[in-house]
Amino acid sequence: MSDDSDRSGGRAAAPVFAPDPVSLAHLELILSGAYPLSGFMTREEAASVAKHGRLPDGTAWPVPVTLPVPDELADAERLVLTDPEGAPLAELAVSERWWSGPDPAEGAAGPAGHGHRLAGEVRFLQPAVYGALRPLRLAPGEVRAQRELAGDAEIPVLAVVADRPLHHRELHQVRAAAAELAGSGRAEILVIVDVPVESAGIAPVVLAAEPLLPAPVRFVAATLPRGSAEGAGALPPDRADLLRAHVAHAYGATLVLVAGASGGASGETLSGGPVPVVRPAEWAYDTEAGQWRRAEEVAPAHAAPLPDAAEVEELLARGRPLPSWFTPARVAAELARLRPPRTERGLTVFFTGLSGSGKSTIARGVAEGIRRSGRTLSLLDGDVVRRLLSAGLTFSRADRDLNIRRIGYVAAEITRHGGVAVCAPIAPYAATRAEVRAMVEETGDFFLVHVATPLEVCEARDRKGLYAKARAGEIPEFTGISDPYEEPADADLVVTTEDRTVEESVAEVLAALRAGGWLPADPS
Ligand SMILES: Nc1ncnc2c1ncn2[C@@H]1O[C@H](COP(=O)(O)OS(=O)(=O)O)[C@@H](OP(=O)(O)O)[C@H]1O
Ligand SMILES: Nc1ncnc2c1ncn2[C@@H]1O[C@H](COP(=O)(O)OP(=O)(O)O)[C@@H](O)[C@H]1O
Repeated sequence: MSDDSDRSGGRAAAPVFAPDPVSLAHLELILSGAYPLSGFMTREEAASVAKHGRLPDGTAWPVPVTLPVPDELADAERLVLTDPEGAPLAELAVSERWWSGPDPAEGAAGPAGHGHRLAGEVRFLQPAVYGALRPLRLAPGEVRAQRELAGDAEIPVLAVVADRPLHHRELHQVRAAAAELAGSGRAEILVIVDVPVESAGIAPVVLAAEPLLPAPVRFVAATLPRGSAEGAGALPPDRADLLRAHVAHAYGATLVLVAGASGGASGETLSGGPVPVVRPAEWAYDTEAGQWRRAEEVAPAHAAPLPDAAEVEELLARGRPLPSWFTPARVAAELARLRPPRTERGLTVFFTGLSGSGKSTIARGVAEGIRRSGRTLSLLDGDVVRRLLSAGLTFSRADRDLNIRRIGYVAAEITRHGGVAVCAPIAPYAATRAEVRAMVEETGDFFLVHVATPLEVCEARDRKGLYAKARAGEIPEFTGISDPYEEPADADLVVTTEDRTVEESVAEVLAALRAGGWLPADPS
């Protein structure tokens, strides 16, 4: 520690930082006592956990719990950690600053993320109030106290970590596992609803199953981190399950059931955690008997094929009912509320393409067609955006990104309220487009149209004379000439314009929206 930090004393001097969603999820679990950890890990701890699933002292722990920070905070002695809105949650006393990045000595198993990390103990400052489902976000200590009060402290607890709906199949799995655990006595079912911090997500759908489970049953909400800063993408399934076991253990679980688990063999027990994690036995709907049974008791010819998550999503998107043998009515009703049919769902139609490719022209026609179908619509026209929302921004990469993020933010809000946003910026960078897609898809649907007019055609059109100027060097950083355009690999529709009329291009987009279910099949 430097002298500076000793002298700074009060909290006001510590810089303030809002951690990324993964670190924030870790922080909440540390603060609630759901993790047996007191802070963020050092380099040695994170590397040991990543490689061996153990801390250097031998304690089993499945995932690195680290705090990535931006360059400007890399030297901090202390840090006030806040929620995304800036309200302080905890103070970090930094014990080690480290760099996570490729290190040849670590080999492939080494930390995969790049960047600065801060390690150290965290001290609770004030309870979190942001985000959704606060009343359900009980700390393990509170749950244990409730159990004591109800006189249920001694009965075994089957924990179910649910990040997806409990359909009939999962409910049978849970009831069977609870009955087995109870034996001749009683067992509590504790459903840990795993939802993102910001939104209630699937929670109402999971909660709808309450009357279908035998008492005593209890629901709590928690956010289990989806990935790790120290590894690319999602956590490996076993590590994620072990993390669930640790959290469930803190809540008093005797056994953890991963309902509807996709990875691993059914009936298998994962050891190495503080409590066993069981991947439940498979159940099937017997079409001949008209009832659910353990899969091994059902003749394969009579086992109804289960719709997978994508098929369920498509049925909901089309406003069709889920089969009643598959989903209990009350669960289906909540699902339909959460995922209304596409004709009622908010939508962002996002055009991308070179200057002069035809984005504005097609977007105008599409907007008119959507309006005629009766939907509420906002056209975020490129020029208007640049004049108002993004006034003063240049065409540097940073400013283009800011421009696109602003458009994305507004589009996501329109989408959240069930409207349609039609946007038509160049949006040359794939990463920024992906960010916007992710932002919008949290609140509704996103449809990316690549107006793939070749540069030569755009340049020949040169409606505004900009290409000529760009070629003459009078406009720097001009997309396609002196600045990049990254072709989308994730377009939902690619349109060409050099070989068809404006009307045909507009009709093509409207037809795709109709085919996808966003517009009524029969245009009025
Ligand atoms: N350097 C440079 N590069 C590209 N385009 C330029 C540039 N300078 C001005 N213009 C004019 O600005 C319009 C593009 O603005 P966007 O907001 O859509 O661009 S971006 O998405 O932020 O990259 C674009 O309009 P459209 O032709 O409608 O695409 C141009 O007319
Ligand atoms: N099939 C088509 N779709 C869209 N625009 C077309 C088509 N065929 C020719 N054009 C012409 O191309 C130009 C595209 O300009 P604009 O819509 O302003 O492009 P952008 O918004 O991508 O800069 C217009 O003059 C338009 O009339």
